[in-house]
Amino acid sequence: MSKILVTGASGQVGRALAAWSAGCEEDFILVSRDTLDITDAGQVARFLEEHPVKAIINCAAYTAVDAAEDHPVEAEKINSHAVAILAEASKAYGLKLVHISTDYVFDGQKNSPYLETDPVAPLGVYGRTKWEGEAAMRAINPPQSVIIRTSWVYGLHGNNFVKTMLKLGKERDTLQVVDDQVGTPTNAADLAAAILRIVPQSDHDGVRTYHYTNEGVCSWYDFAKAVMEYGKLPCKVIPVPSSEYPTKAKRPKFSVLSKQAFKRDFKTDIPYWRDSLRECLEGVG
Ligand SMILES: NC(=O)C1=CN([C@@H]2O[C@H](COP(=O)(O)OP(=O)(O)OC[C@H]3O[C@@H](n4cnc5c(N)ncnc54)[C@H](OP(=O)(O)O)[C@@H]3O)[C@@H](O)[C@H]2O)C=CC1
Ligand SMILES: Cc1cn([C@H]2C[C@H](O)[C@@H](COP(=O)(O)OP(=O)(O)O[C@H]3O[C@@H](C)C(=O)[C@@H](O)[C@H]3O)O2)c(=O)[nH]c1=O
Repeated sequence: MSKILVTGASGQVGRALAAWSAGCEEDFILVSRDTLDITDAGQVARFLEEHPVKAIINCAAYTAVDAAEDHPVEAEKINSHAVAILAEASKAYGLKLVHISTDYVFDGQKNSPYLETDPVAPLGVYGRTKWEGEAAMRAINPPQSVIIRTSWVYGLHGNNFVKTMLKLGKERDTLQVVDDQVGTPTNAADLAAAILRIVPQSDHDGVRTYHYTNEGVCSWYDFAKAVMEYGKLPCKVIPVPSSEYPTKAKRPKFSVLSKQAFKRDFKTDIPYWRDSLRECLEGVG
C-alpha cells in the first residue's frame, strides 16, 4: 500500500505528525536526516524507487534564524536546493508534495493579515532561503502540491520559543521580551492536523499556497507572559522594544497571516492560540 513519506521527522513538526499518524488510517514512513538526507538527489531517488510512496510531507529545514545569517550556504542547501530536489522527484514519480514555509518571507510592513498572494520581502537569510524554496517548488510545479505557510510554531519537542521561555522562566526572576513584533503562535499538533487535512485534497493542478496558524494575534511579550501563566512560573516578563533585544537577524514587526482560504476550502475552525497553548502546557508547571 502506498504511504505518506515525512522527511525531517525528528524535528518538532515531524514529531507532531508522527503523533497524529498513530491514530490515522494512512500508512506513514517517518524518516530523519540519517535515513534520508533531502539535499542528496541520488538518495531521494533511490528511496522513492525502493518505497511505495504516494505523497511527501517535507518537515526538514534549516530553522536557526540567527545562525542562518552566518551560514547562508547551509541554509540555502536545505531550505532551497533540497526543496527543488523533492519537487523534481515528486514530479517524476507523480507524488503530491506538501511543503512548509514561514511568515518570515514577509517584511512585516503590512498592518492587516497577510494573504497568500501578497508580495514577499524577506528580512534575513532564513526567510530568503525559505522563499527561494517556495519559488523553486512553484517553478517545478509537482502535481496537486501545497505550500503551507505558518508561524511561531511550538510544541513540547524540539527547540522553540515556548521551551526557551519555560527554561528561562525556571532560571530567572525577570525576563525581557520584545513587544513590537506581532504575529500568531501555532501549536505543532494543530499544524500537523491541518497538514493531514491537506494531503488528500485533489481538486487542483500544480502548487497551491495556504496560510495556517492558530487564531488570534499577540506579541512575543504576550506569548511569553502566557507561557509563564499556563506553565505556572513566577517569572516576571518585562516588555521591551526590539532595539533593546538586538538579534543577528531582523524579524518582521507584523507577520499575522490570513487563514481565510484554509478555513473556506477545508470548512473548519482553527483553535485560538491561548487555548492551544494552555492545552499544551497543562501539567507542565
Ligand atoms: N519552528 C517554527 O517556528 C516554524 C517553522 N516553519 C517551518 O516548518 C518546518 C518544520 O519546522 P520545525 O519542525 O520547527 O523545524 P526543526 O528545526 O524542529 O526540524 C527540522 C528538521 O529538519 C531536519 N533536517 C535538517 N537538514 C536535513 C536534511 N538535509 N535532510 C533531512 N532532514 C534534515 C533536522 O534534522 P537534524 O536535527 O538532524 O538537523 C530537523 O529534524 C520547516 O520547514 C520550517 O521552516 C515555519 C514557520 C515557523
Ligand atoms: C529568548 C528571547 C527572545 N526574544 C525575542 C527575539 C525575537 O525577536 C523573538 C523570537 O525569538 P526566537 O528567536 O526564539 O524565535 P525565532 O527563531 O525568530 O522564531 C521563528 O522561527 C522560525 C523558524 C520561523 O519560521 C518563525 O515563524 C518564528 O517562529 O523574541 C526576547 O525578546 N527575549 C528573549 O528572552
